Amino acid sequence: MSAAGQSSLMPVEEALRRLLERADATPVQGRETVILAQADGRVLAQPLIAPLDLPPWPNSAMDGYALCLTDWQGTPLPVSQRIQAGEAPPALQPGTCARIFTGAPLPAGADTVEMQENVTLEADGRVCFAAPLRAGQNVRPQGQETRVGDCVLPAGTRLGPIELGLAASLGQAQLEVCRRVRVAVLSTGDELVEPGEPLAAGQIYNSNRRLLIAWLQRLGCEVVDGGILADDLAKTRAALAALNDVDLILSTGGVSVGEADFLGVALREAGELMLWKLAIKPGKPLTFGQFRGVPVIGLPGNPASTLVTFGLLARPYLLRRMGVQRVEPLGVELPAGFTWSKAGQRREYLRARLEGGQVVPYANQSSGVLRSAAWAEGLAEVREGTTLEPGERLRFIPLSELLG
Ligand SMILES: Nc1nc2c(c(=O)[nH]1)N[C@H]1C(S)=C(S)[C@@H](COP(=O)(O)OP(=O)(O)OC[C@H]3O[C@@H](n4cnc5c(N)ncnc54)[C@H](O)[C@@H]3O)O[C@H]1N2
Ligand code: MOO
Ligand SMILES: [Mg+2]
Repeated sequence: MSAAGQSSLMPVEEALRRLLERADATPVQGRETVILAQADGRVLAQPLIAPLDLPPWPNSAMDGYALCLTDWQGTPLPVSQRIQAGEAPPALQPGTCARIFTGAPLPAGADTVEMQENVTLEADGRVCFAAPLRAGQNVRPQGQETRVGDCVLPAGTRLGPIELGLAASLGQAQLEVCRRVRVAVLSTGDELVEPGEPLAAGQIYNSNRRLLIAWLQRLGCEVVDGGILADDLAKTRAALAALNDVDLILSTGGVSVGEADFLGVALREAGELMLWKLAIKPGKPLTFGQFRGVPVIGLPGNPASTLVTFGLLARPYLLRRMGVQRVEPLGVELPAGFTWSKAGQRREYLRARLEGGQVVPYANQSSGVLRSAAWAEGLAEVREGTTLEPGERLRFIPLSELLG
């Protein structure tokens, strides 16, 4: 595709569509069984099928008295047994009721529970049921949550606290999950030094490496730290060639048109450049291709560009390669608390937060300013070709939706 001119910039949706298409064509192969304690953030490789009914037996939703409403004549009932959670009661004797507590199994023959607050006790201990009773009230029937054989979670579900709790409730000690995606992180730039080192003239600290490694780990990826790569074509080729055992090479920097930008050059030379130059701000020179068969995503080096393009493009791509179907953030429509007077040609993602229910952008939206994102609570999407007045609605994507 032509590199010249803003008019040839690819819309964000189209870029994402192509990335996901490639991800669908190259799912990571392999699965492993992990214990629940290690399954947070992983992706189910096969559906979770309920091996039991939940609850496994009818039980009481309240502390009170269980009776057989069908046979009840309206008279006070003697208490024939007392049932706590964890017990396995005998059948209810006809013409009696059972003292019962929340979570305890209903005895066979009982069909209804009355809360203890609604009954009175006779001097001889018999129970008077005063309020009108409804058959089945306060009973949690067997299988109300799941039935044996139900598909409770489909393959491709990303496991979080809720899914792990659900798997535990079904007695699963371990789950079969998709192998971790192996991602190599490369930071290109002669100017980069690692935190802890002294900073010489012309140098800056490498922030993208730490940001990406921490984020990838949250996504459940296995990270191969490729360190800092010099701005040199031969070294770039060699570094890409050496990383031949990963599922993705994720680099930052070196994708624009400068004379020290070699990542794109190496991919183009290899004849495998698939995406370059998107209608997105920040992040225009986002690059996608492959090098000798290994997929490569080149994120633009400016820290806010790295953040936005990783969150909106690389993250969905990685999740989809793990088999996750819904990979895009939902976002919410909220009123703008600012004026946007110049319709841009690129879709802008402003680092913004909510103030009084309105979206307010950080004052400095330079793509070099990572502090904007630390201040922000989300990305405010200003679509290409649009202007905004305060009160008009725009899409706000909470950072919390992207970071996990
Ligand atoms: N003539 C043009 N120049 C530029 C264009 C353009 O269209 N025409 N696009 C600009 C845009 S937009 C972006 S975004 C940047 C992208 O540049 P690169 O991806 O090639 O990145 P670098 O040039 O290597 O670095 C850009 C910037 O980011 C700093 N950086 C890089 N890596 C890190 C890191 N790991 N940690 C912290 N900071 C990093 C680097 O020092 C530069 O300041 O190109 C524009 N130029
Ligand atoms: O698109 Mo670049 O990321 O504006 O700075
Ligand atoms: Mg550059």
